[in-house]
Amino acid sequence: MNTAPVRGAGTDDVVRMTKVLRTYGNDRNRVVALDEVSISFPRGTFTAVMGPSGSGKTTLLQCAAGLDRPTGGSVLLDGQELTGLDEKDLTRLRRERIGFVFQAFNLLPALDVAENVALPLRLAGRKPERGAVDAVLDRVGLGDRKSHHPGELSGGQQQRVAIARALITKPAVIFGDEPTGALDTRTALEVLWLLRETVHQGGQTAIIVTHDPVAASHADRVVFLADGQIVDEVYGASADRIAERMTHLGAWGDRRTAGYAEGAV
Ligand SMILES: Nc1ncnc2c1ncn2[C@@H]1O[C@H](COP(=O)(O)OP(=O)(O)OP(=O)(O)O)[C@@H](O)[C@H]1O
Repeated sequence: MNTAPVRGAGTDDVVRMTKVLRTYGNDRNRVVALDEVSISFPRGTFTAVMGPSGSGKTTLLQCAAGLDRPTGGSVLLDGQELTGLDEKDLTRLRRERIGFVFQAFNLLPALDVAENVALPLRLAGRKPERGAVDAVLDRVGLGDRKSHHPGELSGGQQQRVAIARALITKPAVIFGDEPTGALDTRTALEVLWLLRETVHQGGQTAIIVTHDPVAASHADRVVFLADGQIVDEVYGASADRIAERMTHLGAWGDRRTAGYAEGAV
């Protein structure tokens, strides 16, 4: 039995990572992207993952979501151990238990909004339940746009469609890699409020990676990574406090957090 202490571990964890190691390269040029990270994400919470460029944020998200395979350690998602699953079972688990929201929205331009939202169910060979697509589009405030195509929508609306698409399978967890990275400040706030609402009113669990302290301040908890290790976490922190923590991690070399320091965000 693995007895490593796990940050935030509780009785109802949607994701539990224990001593997760992810290395790239060979003995001569080995990069340790995740250095035996142990962390848990409780059900019904919103977590932001921050850290300097190259600190391992995307790797952590991808290992947690079964998109990348750790070199060592264990990842439990909704009670299911991911390490050791074959590609077919991992694909099925991702389709059924996980929602993704990406910086670039990743909608299919040839499909209308309703078809984009229903796509994860279709790919899983399931038909949407009657009214399910309408209900989820209403939830993201786009009930009147279902016949539009992505190209006819603003960036914020497209990201809300992507959130509806992530929610349609009623996933255990929604992962977002810079979900507000391509949006202006006001639109980013709308998307963050929507994510918060799906967590706090809908009982969803959300885990996002962001460089933006303002975005991170909408999460319940912010986890800080440096050099592949979790070095700190804060709960209910303001954007100023998060930015200050990032300063101590030497993150100002990054363009976007530097912008925050100059008051540009
Ligand atoms: N496919 C890969 N091959 C080799 N090294 C990789 C690969 N993917 C990531 N890395 C390395 O692993 C480390 C962590 O990368 P990761 O993308 O997780 O960082 P990040 O914190 O998300 O960075 P950023 O904020 O710049 O997106 C970096 O040193 C990176 O160069």
